[in-house]
Amino acid sequence: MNPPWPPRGLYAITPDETDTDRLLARVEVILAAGATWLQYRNKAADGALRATQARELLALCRRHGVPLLVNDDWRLAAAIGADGAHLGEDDGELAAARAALGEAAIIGASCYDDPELARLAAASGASYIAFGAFFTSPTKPNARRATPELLRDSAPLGLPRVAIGGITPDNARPLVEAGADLLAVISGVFDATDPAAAARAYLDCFDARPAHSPSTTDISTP
Ligand SMILES: Cc1ncc(COP(=O)(O)OP(=O)(O)O)c(N)n1
Ligand SMILES: Cc1nc(C(=O)O)sc1CCOP(=O)(O)O
Ligand SMILES: [Mg+2]
Repeated sequence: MNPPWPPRGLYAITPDETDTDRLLARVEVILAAGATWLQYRNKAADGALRATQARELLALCRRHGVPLLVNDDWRLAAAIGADGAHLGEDDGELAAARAALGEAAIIGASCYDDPELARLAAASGASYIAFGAFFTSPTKPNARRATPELLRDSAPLGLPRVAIGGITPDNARPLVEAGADLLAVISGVFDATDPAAAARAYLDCFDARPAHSPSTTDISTP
């Protein structure tokens, strides 16, 4: 029996780091500080390097009891036995990913600023829905912009809601108050002067909220 993966907290996403030892060292600090989930995202690596880094990160995540999701590439997630995948609008069919990864996998869907995409993702078997960008993102400056109402209004879908895009410890709290279950962050944590302190500051944003909103249940793997 694998542990349940709590859908509440800091969802750290890796930066485009091609030095694998450095990537692992940077991620280790953030997992040790209590990051809740990790997504492997690397737009600068080729396929071979991505496979190597994903495998190494999976071992690291296992040591910390944190689920690893692979961005863009559900086939890589399946090949290494990762806990899930994150799919955007150009990343293939969610149903195909679900069929390959199984019912227990965490499969997330980008919904940008579009409630209809969220509805479709839920109907297609997504494990969570992600909205963004809530603020100007240093990583993706041209990302579509989302508003907190999307988080509030999508509560009836009954899935964990992820907020992404330019989120810092200073601007995160209203998103949690609007219903964000997970704060997905790259630069705010990996580019921080003190990444461990930044990770803890994101987690502090959840203090005032009950562990589970009425519409959200744990995602568990059998
Ligand atoms: C949690 C989370 N939300 C959104 C994204 C963005 O996915 P996508 O639109 O496919 O863009 P890229 O990340 O592939 O550039 C994400 N990765 N994670
Ligand atoms: C990968 C990604 N997707 C976004 C979306 O809006 O869908 S914003 C984004 C970048 C997130 O990085 P940072 O925390 O540095 O802003
Ligand atoms: Mg993508």
